[in-house]
Amino acid sequence: MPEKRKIYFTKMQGAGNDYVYIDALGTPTSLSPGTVNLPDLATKISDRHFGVGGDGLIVIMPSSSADFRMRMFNADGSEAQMCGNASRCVAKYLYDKGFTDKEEILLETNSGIKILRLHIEDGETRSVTVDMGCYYLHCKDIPAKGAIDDVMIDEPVVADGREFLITAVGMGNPHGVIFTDSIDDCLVHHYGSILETSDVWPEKANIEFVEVESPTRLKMRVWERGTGETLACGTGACASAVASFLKGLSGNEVEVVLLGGILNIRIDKENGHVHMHGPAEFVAEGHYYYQPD
Ligand SMILES: N[C@@H](CCC[C@H](N)C(=O)O)C(=O)O
Repeated sequence: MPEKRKIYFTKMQGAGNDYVYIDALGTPTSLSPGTVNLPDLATKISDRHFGVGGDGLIVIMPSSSADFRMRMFNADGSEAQMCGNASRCVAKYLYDKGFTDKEEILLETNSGIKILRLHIEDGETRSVTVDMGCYYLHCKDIPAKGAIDDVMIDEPVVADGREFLITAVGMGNPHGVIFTDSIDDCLVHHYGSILETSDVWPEKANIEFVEVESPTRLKMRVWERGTGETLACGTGACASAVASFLKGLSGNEVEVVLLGGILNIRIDKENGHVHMHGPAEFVAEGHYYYQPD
């Protein structure tokens, strides 16, 4: 059995979507990513009983094409392309800990470079707006297997004998948005978990259940690919806002009410860029005794 390793971490949350953050930026307590199996670390450190506990692992690294780079791993160890809530927390981490004095940070992710705009008060990051880039709808890009067309808008998909109308939206990662009159635990846990792994999604998907409360306010719960239900999903809130806007259920600016807080989403009608504004908070810091396999 290899020796246990001491891994320094910071725990952060954005609208209740909590991750364990590890920096690989070259400080004395930094991680050297090449020396660790990151999917294995993600699974173990995210465990809420035997680990630190969280919805997954975020690694903050240097970048050759942007100011910094973020890699994100779900609680099951799978690596995702993008995480909206984590991108805001990374902005706060970098600025508040003095890694940068920029109030606009370019962050490389597995789905391209995102622009993080920090809202600073008294030298501290209070909230962050992220330019999440353009949404996309083509099935081959998401990826999704639309039976009817090249895009999936309200396409019927059956899970455990019940039919759902799903709108597929790419926000760097794949999302299936379902509009409903009321959201309950059975919808999110039972049907969400079945739909995450439906044949419709070659790479699985995040499933959002959305109630339209008014043209400017959506209520949403999410079943996340690789993690299960979380208290918020930034890319999911963006995907829900896009689906709602395209279907004419809401305008291009909405607040999305999640179990863990509120995110404000604005879709730029000119260029399709989606802007997400929301909170980012430090929770705890320490070190974790990692036992590699
Ligand atoms: N919570 C996130 C999304 C995390 C990744 C997702 N589970 C996936 O596998 O695509 C967010 O805030 O966007």
